[in-house]
Amino acid sequence: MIEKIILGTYTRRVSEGIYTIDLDTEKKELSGLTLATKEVSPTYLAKSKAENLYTVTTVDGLGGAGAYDSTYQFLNAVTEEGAPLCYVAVDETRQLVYGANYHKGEVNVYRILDNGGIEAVESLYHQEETGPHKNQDHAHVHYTDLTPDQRLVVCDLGTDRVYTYDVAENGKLTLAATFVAEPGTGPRHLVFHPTQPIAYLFGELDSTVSVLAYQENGSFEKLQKISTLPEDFTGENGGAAIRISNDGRFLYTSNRGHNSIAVFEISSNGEQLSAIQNISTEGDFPRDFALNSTNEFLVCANQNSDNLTLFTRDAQTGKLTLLQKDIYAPECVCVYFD
Ligand SMILES: O=C1O[C@H](COP(=O)(O)O)[C@@H](O)[C@H](O)[C@H]1O
Repeated sequence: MIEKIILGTYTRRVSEGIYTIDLDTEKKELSGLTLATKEVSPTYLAKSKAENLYTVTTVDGLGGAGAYDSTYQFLNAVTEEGAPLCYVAVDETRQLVYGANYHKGEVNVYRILDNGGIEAVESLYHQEETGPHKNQDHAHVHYTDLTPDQRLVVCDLGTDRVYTYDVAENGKLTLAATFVAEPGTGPRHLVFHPTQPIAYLFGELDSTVSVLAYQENGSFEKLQKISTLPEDFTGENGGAAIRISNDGRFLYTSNRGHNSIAVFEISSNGEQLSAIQNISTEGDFPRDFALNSTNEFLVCANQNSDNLTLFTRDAQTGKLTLLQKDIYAPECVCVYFD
């Protein structure tokens, strides 16, 4: 079987836009890198059930979000002065797109139009005090996505907070709860357990995963905090992507600097993580990775060394084994299974 992967990239050096590549699950290999469409630094992307694609974009020097149809025909873009987004997510129920703007520190909400295009409906900025790290000079929104109960959860690396918003049908946001992480955590991305009311928060700045209990009122409570790095590592590192297996038994995180994927076993109630493996990504700066539909394979993108790495995953032990490295993919920062 062939599974198509869409790759988001920076176009600062050699990349030209959005690419696709095929994962052949019988041959256990990646091949066929193809430029799907030219675009300026489409760093993150997500598709709707209607098969439209929403991506980070820059048009004539203005940053924002763009929409494409299933054949990569450009629909429209909503842009304004300043940097573009760094994360996008689709809300099928309300037909909205959520965007995180790291540099401007904004949460953005867009309405999906009948033709698949988008229009802006909401934008907000967090005023809370910021963390102690040099990268926490102001709010830096890094992640905007849905909770299992259809609220919006926002990770703000600058304020060391995770915000939960109730979302009206028209996209307007009302704050429901705020979780304050330890100073210098730098909340980047978060994943929910598939069956338990638990979330796993990846701190970019201190390379940790916080296990959080998710309550009915939208608040989070910390249960555990664990490093994604080996104890003897003393170099620079920035946490990047976090993914969970479909069965909720294993958690995966990427370390930019140590250039590895850390694997954790999750206790049956979801509340405890135990480190079980740390494996090289065979490249520099693993910005993103994703599991395929069956969770048998993991594809990792090394942003600075322009290569993808393919691992096979043992469903019983959760551990990864290298299958392929040095698969060329320019400046890749987003791995999305279509
Ligand atoms: O993880 C990171 O993300 C931020 C935001 O991405 P950007 O594409 O909007 O710049 C990035 O600036 C930072 O270098 C990186 O570590």
